Amino acid sequence: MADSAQAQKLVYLVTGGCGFLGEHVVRMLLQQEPRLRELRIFDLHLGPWLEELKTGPVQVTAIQGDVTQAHEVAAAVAGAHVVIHTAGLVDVFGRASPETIHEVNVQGTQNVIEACVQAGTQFLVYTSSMEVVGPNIKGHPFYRGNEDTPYEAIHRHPYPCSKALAERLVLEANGRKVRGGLPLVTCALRPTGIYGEGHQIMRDFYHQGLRLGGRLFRAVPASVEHGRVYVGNVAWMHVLVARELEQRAALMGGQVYFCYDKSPYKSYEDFNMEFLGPCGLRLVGTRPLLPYWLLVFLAALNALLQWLLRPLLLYAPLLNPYTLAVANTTFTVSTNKAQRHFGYEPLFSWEDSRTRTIRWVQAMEGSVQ
Ligand SMILES: NC(=O)C1=CN([C@@H]2O[C@H](COP(=O)(O)OP(=O)(O)OC[C@H]3O[C@@H](n4cnc5c(N)ncnc54)[C@H](O)[C@@H]3O)[C@@H](O)[C@H]2O)C=CC1
Ligand SMILES: CC(C)CCC[C@@H](C)[C@H]1CC[C@H]2[C@@H]3[C@H](O)CC4=CC(=O)CC[C@]4(C)[C@H]3CC[C@]12C
Repeated sequence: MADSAQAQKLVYLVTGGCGFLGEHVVRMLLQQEPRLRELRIFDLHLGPWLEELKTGPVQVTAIQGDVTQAHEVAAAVAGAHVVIHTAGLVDVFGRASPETIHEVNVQGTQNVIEACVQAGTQFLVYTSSMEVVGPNIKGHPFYRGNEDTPYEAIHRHPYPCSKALAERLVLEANGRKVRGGLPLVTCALRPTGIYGEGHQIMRDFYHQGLRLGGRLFRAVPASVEHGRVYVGNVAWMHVLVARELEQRAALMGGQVYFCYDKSPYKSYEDFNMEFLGPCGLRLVGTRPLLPYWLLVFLAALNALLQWLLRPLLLYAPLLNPYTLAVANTTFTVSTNKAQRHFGYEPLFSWEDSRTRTIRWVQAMEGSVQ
């Protein structure tokens, strides 16, 4: 085996490295990529936890920057061997305007691609989303589908529209000549709903449950399956793809991979109860408490209120027509493409993923434990 000075030669850049997934990717790279010499973390908002990483053997460079600013992206990419582009505006609640979502998710991705081409960076891994496929606006189920399952992917909401456009840009850029003449090798990972330590929506549900006296009320039928994947496994898949892209460029370049693991198929709420249950919350009802038509009405009312109140304040509740449709439509994946193409196996078992997530919820302030 090469000595460590020889082995440590690669420069990685993680955009969005301070987000929920980004932080796990950063920590995973430091643990699992022995060839790393420098790790650049590019984000609009840098986290204080980055400081603790700077004492290790790998040079950790924190870069406060905006992916919509091409010159900032170009400066961060210069000299990097691999870019993992996870930065994105994840907004399905109407907090940001459709223009801003497009600017960050699509133009930001275009800036990353151009920066790779200009800098001669050959490997680009993009965090896409299951939302690029569905659920579609017709509410068609996608049941244990894989990357080749036919599905009518039609979107109206700005978030899935932006992720679909950005993914296409990344895949179409595969094979472009970068500075120096070598081909750009790209691929896109499509996580289903990610959960685990740091998951904001899980935090919101937990606090809502505490406010409601330890109860949550079922809104979605237990029969609707929603795909979920543990954040540690999503991070691991990114690290593995980034590592294998060079050796398997012909096979993996321009490909998409769903991110999957052994998390069970359940409804969104029943799945959350795997963690919130052991933390003292109870899901009330074996069926939704409110009839579906009433939820549709309330979701539409929320959308109207959001629009009416916009000049005065930001009203962005969890329930809106889009989130209701996503939560109410079966969307689960069953595939082994990542295993076949680059030997992916989940690093964390379902039991580990569950235990880690429960410990994180229990450690939250205001816990009932
Ligand atoms: N959370 C989920 O369930 C899923 C997320 N994804 C994708 O994974 C990626 C990461 O998502 P999360 O970690 O959940 O979101 P997050 O919001 O926690 O992380 C996104 C990060 O990007 C940064 N960012 C946003 N705008 C930026 C800009 N203009 N310039 C630089 N940095 C910027 C944010 O500051 C944040 O740190 C996103 O691309 C998202 O579309 C895909 C599937 C599921
Ligand atoms: C009260 C409602 C009936 C239920 C609210 C739950 C919703 C807030 C969430 C149900 C499904 C979630 C989405 C899904 O996991 C897929 C996603 C992929 C992404 O790329 C980003 C996040 C999300 C859109 C996720 C967002 C929250 C839900 C809509």
